[in-house]
Amino acid sequence: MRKFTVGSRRSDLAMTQSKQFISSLKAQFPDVEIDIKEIVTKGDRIVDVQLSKVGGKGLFVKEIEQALANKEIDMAIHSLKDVPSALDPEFTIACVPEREDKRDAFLSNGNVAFKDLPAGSVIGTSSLRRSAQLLAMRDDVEVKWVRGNIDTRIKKMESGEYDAIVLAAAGLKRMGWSDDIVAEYFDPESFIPAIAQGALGIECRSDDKELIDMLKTVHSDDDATCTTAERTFLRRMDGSCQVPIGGYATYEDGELYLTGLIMPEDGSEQYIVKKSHQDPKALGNLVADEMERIGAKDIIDRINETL
Ligand SMILES: NCc1[nH]cc(CCC(=O)O)c1CC(=O)O
Repeated sequence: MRKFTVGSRRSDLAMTQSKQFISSLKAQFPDVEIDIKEIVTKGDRIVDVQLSKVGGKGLFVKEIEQALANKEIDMAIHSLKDVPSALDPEFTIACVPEREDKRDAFLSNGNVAFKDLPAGSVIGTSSLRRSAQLLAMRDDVEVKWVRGNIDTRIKKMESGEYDAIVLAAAGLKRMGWSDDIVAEYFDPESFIPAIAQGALGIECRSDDKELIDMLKTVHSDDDATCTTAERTFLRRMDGSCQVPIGGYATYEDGELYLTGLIMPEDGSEQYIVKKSHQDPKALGNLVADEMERIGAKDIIDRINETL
Protein backbone atom coordinates (compact mmCIF):
# COMPACT_ATOMS: atom_id res chain seq x y z
CA MET A 1 0.00 0.00 0.00
CA ARG A 2 1.34 3.39 -0.99
CA LYS A 3 2.07 5.94 1.70
CA PHE A 4 1.07 9.57 1.10
CA THR A 5 2.74 12.73 2.29
CA VAL A 6 0.79 15.95 2.70
CA GLY A 7 2.55 19.29 2.42
CA SER A 8 1.27 22.01 4.68
CA ARG A 9 2.30 25.45 5.74
CA ARG A 10 3.25 25.47 9.39
CA SER A 11 0.90 28.14 10.72
CA ASP A 12 -1.61 26.91 13.28
CA LEU A 13 -4.45 27.39 10.80
CA ALA A 14 -2.67 25.55 8.00
CA MET A 15 -1.71 22.64 10.24
CA THR A 16 -5.19 22.46 11.76
CA GLN A 17 -6.93 22.39 8.41
CA SER A 18 -4.43 19.88 7.03
CA LYS A 19 -5.04 17.54 9.99
CA GLN A 20 -8.81 17.96 9.65
CA PHE A 21 -8.62 17.11 5.96
CA ILE A 22 -6.38 14.09 6.58
CA SER A 23 -8.90 12.74 9.12
CA SER A 24 -11.70 13.03 6.58
CA LEU A 25 -9.60 11.18 4.00
CA LYS A 26 -8.58 8.51 6.53
CA ALA A 27 -12.26 7.97 7.36
CA GLN A 28 -12.67 6.85 3.73
CA PHE A 29 -9.38 4.91 3.57
CA PRO A 30 -8.60 3.67 7.10
CA ASP A 31 -5.61 1.59 6.03
CA VAL A 32 -3.79 4.29 4.12
CA GLU A 33 -0.83 5.91 5.83
CA ILE A 34 -0.71 9.70 5.51
CA ASP A 35 1.89 11.96 7.08
CA ILE A 36 2.51 15.71 7.07
CA LYS A 37 5.57 17.64 5.98
CA GLU A 38 5.79 21.29 7.00
CA ILE A 39 6.83 23.71 4.31
CA VAL A 40 7.80 27.33 4.88
CA THR A 41 6.68 29.61 2.06
CA LYS A 42 7.79 33.10 1.11
CA GLY A 43 4.46 34.41 2.39
CA ASP A 44 5.23 32.90 5.80
CA ARG A 45 8.75 34.36 5.96
CA ILE A 46 7.64 37.88 5.20
CA VAL A 47 5.76 38.96 8.27
CA ASP A 48 6.82 42.55 8.79
CA VAL A 49 5.44 44.22 5.67
CA GLN A 50 2.12 44.60 3.94
CA LEU A 51 1.76 41.49 1.79
CA SER A 52 -0.08 43.27 -0.98
CA LYS A 53 3.06 45.40 -1.46
CA VAL A 54 5.42 42.43 -1.69
CA GLY A 55 3.37 41.13 -4.51
CA GLY A 56 3.62 38.13 -6.66
CA LYS A 57 0.86 35.70 -7.19
CA GLY A 58 1.12 32.53 -5.20
CA LEU A 59 3.25 33.77 -2.30
CA PHE A 60 2.01 30.82 -0.30
CA VAL A 61 2.22 28.09 -2.92
CA LYS A 62 5.49 28.23 -4.87
CA GLU A 63 7.66 26.24 -2.46
CA ILE A 64 4.82 23.77 -2.02
CA GLU A 65 4.57 23.15 -5.76
CA GLN A 66 8.33 22.59 -5.88
CA ALA A 67 7.95 19.89 -3.24
CA LEU A 68 5.10 18.34 -5.26
CA ALA A 69 7.19 18.33 -8.42
CA ASN A 70 10.15 16.72 -6.55
CA LYS A 71 7.79 14.12 -5.07
CA GLU A 72 8.76 15.13 -1.55
CA ILE A 73 5.01 15.42 -1.03
CA ASP A 74 1.99 13.98 -2.86
CA MET A 75 -0.62 16.58 -2.11
CA ALA A 76 -0.87 20.06 -0.68
CA ILE A 77 -3.73 21.39 1.43
CA HIS A 78 -4.25 25.04 0.59
CA SER A 79 -6.71 27.72 1.55
CA LEU A 80 -8.09 28.01 -1.96
CA LYS A 81 -8.18 31.79 -1.73
CA ASP A 82 -4.37 31.83 -1.52
CA VAL A 83 -3.98 29.73 -4.67
CA PRO A 84 -3.41 31.63 -7.95
CA SER A 85 -6.31 31.28 -10.38
CA ALA A 86 -4.09 29.83 -13.13
CA LEU A 87 -2.05 26.72 -12.36
CA ASP A 88 0.77 25.05 -14.26
CA PRO A 89 -0.76 22.03 -16.11
CA GLU A 90 1.60 19.77 -14.19
CA PHE A 91 -0.57 20.41 -11.11
CA THR A 92 -4.29 20.20 -10.48
CA ILE A 93 -6.74 21.10 -7.74
CA ALA A 94 -8.21 17.62 -7.64
CA CYS A 95 -10.55 18.21 -4.75
CA VAL A 96 -12.52 20.99 -3.08
CA PRO A 97 -13.91 19.62 0.19
CA GLU A 98 -17.10 21.00 1.69
CA ARG A 99 -16.67 24.74 2.16
CA GLU A 100 -16.57 26.39 5.57
CA ASP A 101 -18.31 29.71 6.25
CA LYS A 102 -17.38 32.15 3.46
CA ARG A 103 -18.25 35.33 5.38
CA ASP A 104 -15.96 37.93 6.91
CA ALA A 105 -16.12 38.25 10.69
CA PHE A 106 -15.89 41.59 12.48
CA LEU A 107 -14.24 41.55 15.92
CA SER A 108 -14.03 44.58 18.18
CA ASN A 109 -13.01 45.50 21.69
CA GLY A 110 -16.24 45.64 23.67
CA ASN A 111 -17.96 43.56 20.98
CA VAL A 112 -19.60 46.60 19.34
CA ALA A 113 -21.02 46.27 15.83
CA PHE A 114 -19.23 48.06 12.99
CA LYS A 115 -21.89 50.77 12.69
CA ASP A 116 -21.57 51.54 16.43
CA LEU A 117 -17.79 51.99 16.48
CA PRO A 118 -16.86 55.48 17.67
CA ALA A 119 -15.59 57.86 14.97
CA GLY A 120 -11.81 57.67 14.61
CA SER A 121 -11.66 53.99 15.51
CA VAL A 122 -8.75 52.03 14.04
CA ILE A 123 -9.56 48.80 12.21
CA GLY A 124 -6.87 46.27 11.40
CA THR A 125 -6.82 44.42 8.11
CA SER A 126 -4.25 43.64 5.47
CA SER A 127 -6.78 43.07 2.73
CA LEU A 128 -7.39 45.78 0.14
CA ARG A 129 -10.85 44.32 -0.46
CA ARG A 130 -11.80 44.53 3.22
CA SER A 131 -10.29 47.97 3.57
CA ALA A 132 -12.14 49.41 0.55
CA GLN A 133 -15.47 47.98 1.70
CA LEU A 134 -15.02 49.26 5.27
CA LEU A 135 -14.14 52.76 4.03
CA ALA A 136 -17.14 52.76 1.68
CA MET A 137 -19.47 52.12 4.62
CA ARG A 138 -17.86 54.68 6.96
CA ASP A 139 -15.49 57.48 6.08
CA ASP A 140 -14.89 58.35 9.75
CA VAL A 141 -12.85 55.27 10.67
CA GLU A 142 -9.22 54.50 9.97
CA VAL A 143 -7.81 51.32 8.45
CA LYS A 144 -4.36 50.20 9.59
CA TRP A 145 -2.39 47.27 8.22
CA VAL A 146 -2.04 44.22 10.44
CA ARG A 147 -0.24 40.96 9.83
CA GLY A 148 0.37 37.76 11.66
CA ASN A 149 -1.68 34.67 12.29
CA ILE A 150 -5.17 34.77 13.75
CA ASP A 151 -4.04 34.64 17.40
CA THR A 152 -1.51 37.42 16.86
CA ARG A 153 -4.12 39.65 15.26
CA ILE A 154 -6.62 39.05 18.04
CA LYS A 155 -3.92 39.81 20.66
CA LYS A 156 -2.96 43.03 18.86
CA MET A 157 -6.60 44.11 18.99
CA GLU A 158 -7.01 43.18 22.64
CA SER A 159 -3.85 45.08 23.54
CA GLY A 160 -5.47 48.21 22.12
CA GLU A 161 -3.30 48.57 19.03
CA TYR A 162 -6.53 48.26 17.04
CA ASP A 163 -10.14 48.88 18.05
CA ALA A 164 -11.38 46.19 15.69
CA ILE A 165 -10.19 43.66 13.12
CA VAL A 166 -11.77 41.74 10.24
CA LEU A 167 -10.94 38.05 9.74
CA ALA A 168 -12.29 35.20 7.66
CA ALA A 169 -15.00 33.41 9.64
CA ALA A 170 -13.68 30.12 8.24
CA GLY A 171 -10.29 30.46 9.91
CA LEU A 172 -11.87 31.20 13.30
CA LYS A 173 -14.26 28.27 12.97
CA ARG A 174 -11.60 25.81 11.90
CA MET A 175 -9.46 26.87 14.84
CA GLY A 176 -12.38 26.23 17.16
CA TRP A 177 -12.86 29.81 18.34
CA SER A 178 -16.38 30.33 19.60
CA ASP A 179 -18.85 32.77 18.08
CA ASP A 180 -18.62 34.83 21.28
CA ILE A 181 -15.52 36.67 20.12
CA VAL A 182 -17.23 37.81 16.89
CA ALA A 183 -19.16 41.08 17.13
CA GLU A 184 -20.90 40.42 13.80
CA TYR A 185 -20.66 38.40 10.63
CA PHE A 186 -20.89 40.60 7.57
CA ASP A 187 -23.67 39.63 5.16
CA PRO A 188 -21.91 38.32 2.01
CA GLU A 189 -24.47 40.16 -0.13
CA SER A 190 -23.28 43.53 1.13
CA PHE A 191 -19.70 42.81 2.25
CA ILE A 192 -18.38 40.61 -0.50
CA PRO A 193 -15.94 37.88 0.57
CA ALA A 194 -12.64 37.05 -1.11
CA ILE A 195 -12.76 34.68 -4.01
CA ALA A 196 -12.84 31.11 -2.66
CA GLN A 197 -12.82 32.29 0.95
CA GLY A 198 -13.65 29.43 3.31
CA ALA A 199 -12.77 26.73 0.77
CA LEU A 200 -9.79 24.39 0.75
CA GLY A 201 -8.12 23.23 -2.43
CA ILE A 202 -6.24 19.95 -2.51
CA GLU A 203 -3.49 20.19 -5.09
CA CYS A 204 -1.61 17.21 -6.50
CA ARG A 205 0.34 16.15 -9.58
CA SER A 206 -1.98 15.95 -12.59
CA ASP A 207 -0.71 12.47 -13.44
CA ASP A 208 -1.30 10.97 -9.99
CA LYS A 209 -4.42 9.06 -10.97
CA GLU A 210 -4.54 6.89 -7.87
CA LEU A 211 -4.63 9.88 -5.54
CA ILE A 212 -7.03 11.85 -7.76
CA ASP A 213 -9.50 8.95 -7.55
CA MET A 214 -9.14 8.79 -3.77
CA LEU A 215 -9.74 12.52 -3.45
CA LYS A 216 -13.07 12.21 -5.28
CA THR A 217 -14.53 10.62 -2.14
CA VAL A 218 -14.12 13.84 -0.13
CA HIS A 219 -14.94 16.28 -2.91
CA SER A 220 -17.93 18.65 -2.91
CA ASP A 221 -19.29 19.17 -6.40
CA ASP A 222 -21.35 22.20 -5.42
CA ASP A 223 -18.47 23.95 -3.68
CA ALA A 224 -16.12 23.14 -6.54
CA THR A 225 -18.64 24.58 -8.99
CA CYS A 226 -19.04 27.77 -6.96
CA THR A 227 -15.30 28.31 -6.51
CA THR A 228 -14.71 27.58 -10.20
CA ALA A 229 -17.10 30.40 -11.12
CA GLU A 230 -15.36 32.72 -8.64
CA ARG A 231 -11.85 31.80 -9.80
CA THR A 232 -12.76 32.16 -13.46
CA PHE A 233 -13.87 35.71 -12.73
CA LEU A 234 -10.66 36.42 -10.76
CA ARG A 235 -8.49 35.07 -13.56
CA ARG A 236 -10.25 37.13 -16.22
CA MET A 237 -9.78 40.27 -14.12
CA ASP A 238 -6.04 39.55 -13.55
CA GLY A 239 -6.90 39.73 -9.88
CA SER A 240 -4.65 38.90 -6.94
CA CYS A 241 -4.34 39.92 -3.31
CA GLN A 242 -2.90 43.20 -4.61
CA VAL A 243 -6.21 44.55 -5.91
CA PRO A 244 -9.56 45.15 -4.21
CA ILE A 245 -11.62 42.39 -5.79
CA GLY A 246 -14.11 39.95 -4.33
CA GLY A 247 -16.77 37.55 -5.39
CA TYR A 248 -18.89 34.68 -4.29
CA ALA A 249 -21.13 32.16 -5.94
CA THR A 250 -24.15 30.37 -4.47
CA TYR A 251 -27.09 28.27 -5.49
CA GLU A 252 -30.42 30.02 -5.08
CA ASP A 253 -33.44 27.83 -5.79
CA GLY A 254 -31.22 25.49 -7.74
CA GLU A 255 -29.75 28.26 -9.94
CA LEU A 256 -26.05 29.15 -9.81
CA TYR A 257 -25.34 32.85 -9.19
CA LEU A 258 -22.06 34.77 -9.04
CA THR A 259 -21.66 38.21 -7.49
CA GLY A 260 -18.43 40.01 -8.37
CA LEU A 261 -16.96 43.12 -6.72
CA ILE A 262 -14.34 45.61 -7.88
CA MET A 263 -13.44 48.81 -6.04
CA PRO A 264 -10.70 51.41 -6.08
CA GLU A 265 -8.50 51.20 -2.96
CA ASP A 266 -10.08 54.23 -1.29
CA GLY A 267 -13.56 52.74 -1.46
CA SER A 268 -14.92 55.74 -3.36
CA GLU A 269 -16.64 53.59 -5.98
CA GLN A 270 -18.17 50.14 -5.86
CA TYR A 271 -18.86 47.95 -8.88
CA ILE A 272 -21.05 44.96 -8.11
CA VAL A 273 -22.26 42.61 -10.82
CA LYS A 274 -24.54 39.63 -10.20
CA LYS A 275 -25.39 37.10 -12.92
CA SER A 276 -26.73 33.58 -13.24
CA HIS A 277 -25.67 30.74 -15.56
CA GLN A 278 -25.61 26.99 -15.08
CA ASP A 279 -22.01 26.58 -16.27
CA PRO A 280 -19.48 27.96 -13.74
CA LYS A 281 -16.83 29.02 -16.26
CA ALA A 282 -19.43 30.67 -18.49
CA LEU A 283 -20.76 32.40 -15.39
CA GLY A 284 -17.35 33.71 -14.37
CA ASN A 285 -16.88 35.00 -17.90
CA LEU A 286 -20.31 36.67 -17.95
CA VAL A 287 -19.54 38.65 -14.80
CA ALA A 288 -16.08 39.47 -16.18
CA ASP A 289 -17.56 40.68 -19.50
CA GLU A 290 -19.92 43.00 -17.65
CA MET A 291 -17.09 44.34 -15.44
CA GLU A 292 -15.15 45.15 -18.61
CA ARG A 293 -18.18 46.77 -20.21
CA ILE A 294 -18.79 49.11 -17.26
CA GLY A 295 -15.11 50.03 -16.98
CA ALA A 296 -14.42 48.34 -13.65
CA LYS A 297 -11.56 46.26 -15.00
CA ASP A 298 -9.73 49.54 -15.76
CA ILE A 299 -9.37 50.02 -12.00
CA ILE A 300 -7.50 46.73 -11.74
CA ASP A 301 -5.40 47.40 -14.84
CA ARG A 302 -4.40 50.76 -13.38
CA ILE A 303 -3.33 49.17 -10.09
CA ASN A 304 -1.51 46.30 -11.86
CA GLU A 305 0.48 48.81 -13.93
CA THR A 306 1.90 50.40 -10.79
CA LEU A 307 3.09 47.08 -9.32
N1 LIG B 1 -4.94 35.46 3.23
C1 LIG B 1 -4.70 34.71 4.43
C2 LIG B 1 -5.78 33.71 4.67
N2 LIG B 1 -5.96 32.67 3.83
C3 LIG B 1 -7.04 31.95 4.26
C4 LIG B 1 -7.52 32.54 5.42
C5 LIG B 1 -8.68 32.13 6.22
C6 LIG B 1 -9.38 30.86 5.84
C7 LIG B 1 -10.13 30.86 4.53
O1 LIG B 1 -10.54 31.89 3.99
O2 LIG B 1 -10.34 29.74 4.04
C8 LIG B 1 -6.72 33.65 5.71
C9 LIG B 1 -6.82 34.56 6.86
C10 LIG B 1 -7.95 35.59 6.77
O3 LIG B 1 -8.33 36.00 5.67
O4 LIG B 1 -8.44 36.01 7.81
